[in-house]
Amino acid sequence: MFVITTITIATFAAATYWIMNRHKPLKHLLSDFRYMLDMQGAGAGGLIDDWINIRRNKIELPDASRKIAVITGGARGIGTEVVRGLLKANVTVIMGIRKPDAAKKMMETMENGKNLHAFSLDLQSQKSVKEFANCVTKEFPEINYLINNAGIMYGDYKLTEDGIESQFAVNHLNHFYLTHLLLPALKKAGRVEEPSRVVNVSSCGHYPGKIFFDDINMKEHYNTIAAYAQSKLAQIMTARYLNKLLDSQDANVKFYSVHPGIVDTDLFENTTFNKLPWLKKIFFKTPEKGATPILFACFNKNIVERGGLYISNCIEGISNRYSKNIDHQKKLFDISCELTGIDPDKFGKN
Ligand SMILES: NC(=O)c1ccc[n+]([C@@H]2O[C@H](COP(=O)([O-])OP(=O)(O)OC[C@H]3O[C@@H](n4cnc5c(N)ncnc54)[C@H](O)[C@@H]3O)[C@@H](O)[C@H]2O)c1
Repeated sequence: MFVITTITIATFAAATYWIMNRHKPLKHLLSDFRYMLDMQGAGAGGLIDDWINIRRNKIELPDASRKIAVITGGARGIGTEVVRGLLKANVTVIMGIRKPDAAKKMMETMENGKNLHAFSLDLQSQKSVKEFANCVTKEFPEINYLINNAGIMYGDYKLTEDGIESQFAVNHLNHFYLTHLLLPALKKAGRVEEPSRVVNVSSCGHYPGKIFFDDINMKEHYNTIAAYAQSKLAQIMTARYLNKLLDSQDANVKFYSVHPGIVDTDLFENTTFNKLPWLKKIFFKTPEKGATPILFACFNKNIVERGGLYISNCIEGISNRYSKNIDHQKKLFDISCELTGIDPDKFGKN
């Protein structure tokens, strides 16, 4: 009985899916279906992981006076709670946000809000990234933490003003560019015993991902889930590759990537969860809990020697096999340099 019911439901679901998408060529239809299932699997795995490791997801904030942090995003969602944690730890925080005025209330209401600064940053634009980096380094020539937090998920196909697919540009490429521009300041602040840290806020949603090296903008066939997975995978691969590169240059900068958990934020505005807010309230983490593994990546002393680590719930997370492939990492680094006009031989030496 159970088998018959399952087969009937599966057949019905597959037929409905086919009717809704019958204009697509079969190969695209099948790959879209696979991405949908794989992403649901990754999300369910993430939820289970959050529940299993609920007690591990905690951190004691140190006193980090005189330390400087730069965070992208921060006016809402997980970023706001990371900012709150950093300020509590007496860190001076610089937010890169599209509307700096939005930080005013945070400055007035948060503990140590006087240590919060905000500059304009639009990650859809390389020009804006450059202007932001210039403003920051002019006032703050040394930086201890860079938290590449801002992100977008799903939505229609869109190219940025630089001609890059928007999820790849916002989540990975323009953070890669920002990291390059802030590296001199990060290197200046880093010490052997206390290196500076770059934290890429990635996602368990990287799991079904691969890098479309021959068609990074996915022009041939756009699947928004595959594009999100590609961008989040790229952040993990970049943390691993840059950690090795900067180690080889004896720089005191470490790189980490973090899955914050499945968190109740506006990131889901392009998904069905947006219509089911109560479901998010019941099953998802709070933004405060989502900020915890990011603060862990900034402050935990035991991971100093473990640069390149992928963290989930304040322990080592499981990233997909693709992210560990060194040839793929190098190829992604080269293509990211090319798309941002950086000479790969000079990366980290500025
Ligand atoms: N919420 C989750 O369940 C979840 C799970 C895994 C990973 N993440 C990652 O966590 C990070 C934070 O997401 P969140 O859940 O707080 O979502 P959110 O939508 O609440 O916050 C995203 C932030 O990014 C900023 N942003 C978006 N586009 C930008 C642009 N062009 N320029 C500058 N800033 C821009 C937004 O203004 C906002 O502050 C993202 O990188 C996301 O991929 C979230």
